[in-house]
Amino acid sequence: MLPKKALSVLLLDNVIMTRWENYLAAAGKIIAEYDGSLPLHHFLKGFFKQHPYMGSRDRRHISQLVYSYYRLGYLYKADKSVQERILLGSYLCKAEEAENFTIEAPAEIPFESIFPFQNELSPEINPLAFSQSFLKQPFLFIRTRKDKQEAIKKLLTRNEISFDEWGPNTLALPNSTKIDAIVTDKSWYEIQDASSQEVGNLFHPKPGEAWWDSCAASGGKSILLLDKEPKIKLMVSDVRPSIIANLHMRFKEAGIRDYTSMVMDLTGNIALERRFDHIILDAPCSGSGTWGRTPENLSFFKEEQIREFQQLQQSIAGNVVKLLKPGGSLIYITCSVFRAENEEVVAHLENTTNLKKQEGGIIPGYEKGADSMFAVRLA
Ligand SMILES: C[S@@+](CC[C@H](N)C(=O)[O-])C[C@H]1O[C@@H](n2cnc3c(N)ncnc32)[C@H](O)[C@@H]1O
Repeated sequence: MLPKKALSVLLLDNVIMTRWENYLAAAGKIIAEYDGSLPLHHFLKGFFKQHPYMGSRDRRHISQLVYSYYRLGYLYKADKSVQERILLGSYLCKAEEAENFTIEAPAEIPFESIFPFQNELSPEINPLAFSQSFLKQPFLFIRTRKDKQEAIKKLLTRNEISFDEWGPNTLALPNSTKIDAIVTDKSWYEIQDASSQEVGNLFHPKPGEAWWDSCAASGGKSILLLDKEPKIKLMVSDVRPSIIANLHMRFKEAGIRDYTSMVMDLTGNIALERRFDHIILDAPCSGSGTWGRTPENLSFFKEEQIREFQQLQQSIAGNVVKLLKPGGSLIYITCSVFRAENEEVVAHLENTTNLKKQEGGIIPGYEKGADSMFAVRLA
């Protein structure tokens, strides 16, 4: 194995390069090899495993260069080289790496072209502000529980972690914060994006009501719901058995025991006698409102996938509403910014069932460093 120090003068292809030229070359190599089939952070992990002589500082700078490149989305995709775009991305993202290169930025930048699917956006989204938001990594958010916000703030201060208080239960932290090492009691908080927390404004639970979180994943929305009203009868389900196993663990850590769970595919006929007062459908979606966290999606997502998600959402929504009690409500949620997955699915439900939109819409996070979501309550 090469000593770590060697990297500062070593070489990708036997050409003597400075440390920063080396980083740039390594970033270019990663971009050339990456095909989008894995999340970028997994791919980077694998790449660095194959290049063990790169130390933690090297890995951090190279990763930042790669992420800055993907944050540019389609900006100058046809006009500039990969290397030019890595550097321009670093400059526009105000990344510390940019200080080590001479970078010439164009005087007028067409920021709208960062996000290539402008015509598909929900009407409530501001296209320019949304595009520009990709240049900044969103915050890490926690939702504090059990009146522990003050105690958590003290721990963060003691550990010299900067934070912003967004509400009585919401703290925004730098994205790299290792919160589990600072707050060791897992029942004090949940990691949950600020917009996802806002979805809870559409939950109006009353004691004794039957609620179904139909696409529960590891149960983020369910925990939010139970924190509002623990005395409901909750059922959770998801198509993936592994994610329901995660949910059991997360509920245990959160101190939640009283619920039922099922594994089911909601695209088929749902053989269930029970009926529910309220159903949460946090539908599988493009996730486009969260791509500020995974900007590689800007480059690899295909526009035709939007219609595929819409069909899946309409199929699932049409099936779950059959299990609503008369007078019940459906809370339809996505973390997408696409009209086809949002307003058009709500319109489809209004046209095919007796349900009508009562409240909700886009929850914009893009100007604040949070995800963007869509949540509507129909009854
Ligand atoms: C957006 S995630 C839900 C997030 C979750 N509610 C939360 O707050 O963390 C969508 C979930 O839908 C599930 N899903 C996808 N296709 C499904 C299907 N055909 N039937 C049931 N669940 C499905 C996925 O496994 C995924 O966990």
